[in-house]
Amino acid sequence: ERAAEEASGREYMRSLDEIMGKAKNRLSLASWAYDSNITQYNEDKLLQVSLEIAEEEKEYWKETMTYAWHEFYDDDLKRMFKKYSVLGTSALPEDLNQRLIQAISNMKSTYAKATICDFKDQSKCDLTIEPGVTDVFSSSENAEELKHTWLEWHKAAGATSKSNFTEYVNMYNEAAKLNGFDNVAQWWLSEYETDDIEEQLANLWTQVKPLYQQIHAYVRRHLRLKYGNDVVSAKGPIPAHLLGNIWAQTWGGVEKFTKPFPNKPDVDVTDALVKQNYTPLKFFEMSEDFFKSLNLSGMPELFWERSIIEKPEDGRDLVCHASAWDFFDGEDFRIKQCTTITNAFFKTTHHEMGHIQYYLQYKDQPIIYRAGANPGFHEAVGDVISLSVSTPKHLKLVGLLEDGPDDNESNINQLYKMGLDKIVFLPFAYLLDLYRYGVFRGTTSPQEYNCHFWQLRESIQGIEPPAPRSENDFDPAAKYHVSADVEYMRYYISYIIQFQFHRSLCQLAGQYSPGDSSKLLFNCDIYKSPAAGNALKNMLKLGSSRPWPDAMEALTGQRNMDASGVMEYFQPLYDWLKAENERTGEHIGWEPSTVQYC
Ligand SMILES: C=C(C[SeH])C(=O)N1CCC[C@H]1C(=O)O
Ligand SMILES: [Zn+2]
Repeated sequence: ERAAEEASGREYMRSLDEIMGKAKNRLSLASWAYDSNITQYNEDKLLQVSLEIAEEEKEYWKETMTYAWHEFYDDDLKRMFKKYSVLGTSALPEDLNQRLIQAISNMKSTYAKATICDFKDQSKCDLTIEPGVTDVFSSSENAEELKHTWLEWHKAAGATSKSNFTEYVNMYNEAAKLNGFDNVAQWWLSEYETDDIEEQLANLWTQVKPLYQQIHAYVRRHLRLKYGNDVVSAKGPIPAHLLGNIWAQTWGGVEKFTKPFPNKPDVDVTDALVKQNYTPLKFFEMSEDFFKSLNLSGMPELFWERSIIEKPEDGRDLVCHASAWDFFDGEDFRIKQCTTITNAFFKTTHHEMGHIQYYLQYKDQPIIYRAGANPGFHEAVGDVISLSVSTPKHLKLVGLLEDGPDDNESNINQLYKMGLDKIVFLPFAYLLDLYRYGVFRGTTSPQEYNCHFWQLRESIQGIEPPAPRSENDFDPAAKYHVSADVEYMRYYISYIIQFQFHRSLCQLAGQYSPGDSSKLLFNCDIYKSPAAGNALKNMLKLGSSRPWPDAMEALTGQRNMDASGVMEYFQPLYDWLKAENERTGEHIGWEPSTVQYC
């Protein structure tokens, strides 16, 4: 009896997976049409397709639930049924699902269309987030210009979306309950299939926080020296607008005037990229070359035909935020990004190409398994490649860096630049979803949305707003992922596990061995190593067919996430920062902010 039930369940799964593949292809195409050209027609079309597919999924879900899949012997078949048993937002009655979809597309379009006026030319009011606002934060050293731009962007893209966000929270929580979760926070966390995930995330932060406090103290000192004591205090949080990024999520924008050894050659290759006439296409071809050097896949023809790699100049509104797309037909994979020729975008290209490589490697899995082992894995693949690409050794190899000294001071400069990206990002990523967990759980009410956000920004990240804030503001929505309903703990996890992956791949490539000072982790480049590539491929091919510890073990031999990779990578910088902050008597950590934001 049970064997017969399992046999019919297996047959049902095969046919359901084929049907779901077609549905997801249709939904991806409608989403792509909207994100790449925000018009009323494309918005209406996306809503119509979404609601049609929701009804179709609801019907199939009822049939799925008629199977006694909990008793199945075949673990793989059980895993597929379990994943299909989570219907998602399609569980909502059609009118509530429509309100949820509308709230999200309203926030996305507000974010994409938001424009502010140029500080230097108040008649020029067409600055969007990319490239206008982003360029100001990566180049300006004028505190007033940075403050103006910060305040204008947070008004245009943040405050405007507060009511839509409240509607989104209410509808989304309704969907969570219909899927058997208490709230969306439990739903998002369930994606990690780890019952003590929140504790693990907190432990990771405990491990890396001392390292963050050291780089925070060092940067605060140099910003104080540059902007003065009345703008940057000696012991308080750092004002968010001075950190070289509109969200203060990475601080590479201040590297050029805060680096430890200013007289050493620059490790930022933006100038070289421009001087050597690099184009967006060249970025993608170089990234593809790196993946092929690892015996991984090149890009299919459709990728080059259908991707959007530069901001269209036909005046259309579009979502510029970089993204990689799987159209679930095994052939159509695309990237959409508004590339500019900068070091940052050189890395973003590898990040997005990492997503495409994952799609390519698991494209023969059942539809239900075409996802990362957990969402953090998907964000880590491209970054692992970037860790090799951004070594001076690799940059010299490809002619982007002159042959300069390979001494300790240059190494500290290089590690500092990486730290402004990788160490600094951890508290930001951690707090963004700590915040949203509180919102979904109701411990943060709409009346405290902004106040609780800044309490976390101060307590975890040690930064403060450039001016007083109130509940008329809604600063979280000024960040793309909050306006676009993209979960963010995936990036926090990625920035931890990518160093575990890097360490294992470097060992396989013969580029690193523990304790061997001639093969240090931060100088490892796995380029042209099929041994490393094959190990990475074996993990990527799994998709989400196995619980993520199995995938982690396949590549690293470990079954757990831990911060030992990131701590080992940055150890020389950590030692240097502690000595330097000791030498200058810099206060470590931060006292409460004096800025009014609650
Ligand atoms: C590049 C992407 C697309 Se998945 C991105 O959103 N990232 C990559 C780094 C962190 C996060 C961000 O920009 O906030
Ligand atoms: Zn990504």
